[in-house]
Amino acid sequence: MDVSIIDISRRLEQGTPTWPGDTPFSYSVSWSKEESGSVNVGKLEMSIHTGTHVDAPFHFMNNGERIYDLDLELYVGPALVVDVTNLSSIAAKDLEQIDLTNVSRILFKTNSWTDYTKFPEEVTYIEADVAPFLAKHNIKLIGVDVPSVDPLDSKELQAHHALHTHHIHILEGLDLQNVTPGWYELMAFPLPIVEGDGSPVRAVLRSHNK
Ligand SMILES: N[C@@H](CC(=O)c1ccccc1NC=O)C(=O)O
Ligand SMILES: [Zn+2]
Ligand SMILES: [Zn+2]
Repeated sequence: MDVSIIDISRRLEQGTPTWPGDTPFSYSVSWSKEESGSVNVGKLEMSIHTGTHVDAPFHFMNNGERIYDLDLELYVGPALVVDVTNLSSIAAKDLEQIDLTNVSRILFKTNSWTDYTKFPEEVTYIEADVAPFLAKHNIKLIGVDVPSVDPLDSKELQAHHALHTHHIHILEGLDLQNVTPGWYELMAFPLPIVEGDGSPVRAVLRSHNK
């Protein structure tokens, strides 16, 4: 059996932190084996922006694409995990030293969300100049280990919009705590929620030789 898979997804359970005021995560058995005479049938209620998830452009633009419209190729393939711990924000100048040749997916390990049992107050965010910088290197997907690529109190969502303008897709809420920076194969498929503004994903990494 292949044991090289690293799960980089947050657990979904009662009490999993959500954006303040957002729908709590809930799983329950709506029809038990005793009731049905044959099976337990589960029911799920959650915000799409809880835990590890991808954003669709419709999340921040009324005329944006829905999750079902996005190309699945984005969510599988080589990805570079980059160490950006100890930065309060990530700007293009912080990335200049990194060799981004052949990188189309980049995952930022900020380590700025330390207590996973609570929604964070402040985390490392992405500056608007990162989007054009990454686009120049043909990067198509950015992933972060925090709930948002923007500051948590942002209403303008500058980074979301700048990334979208540069055709870069967004994966949020990763758990990169136990991941050594470097090359991996990423797999993080969204569910086919036809009208979705995003989707929870099961994100994993597999060892990869560039
Ligand atoms: N844009 C955020 C999510 C977000 O902003 C949000 C999610 C759920 C409930 C409220 C939110 N923002 C409120 O201002 C994201 O990064 O996906
Ligand atoms: Zn989101
Ligand atoms: Zn987002």
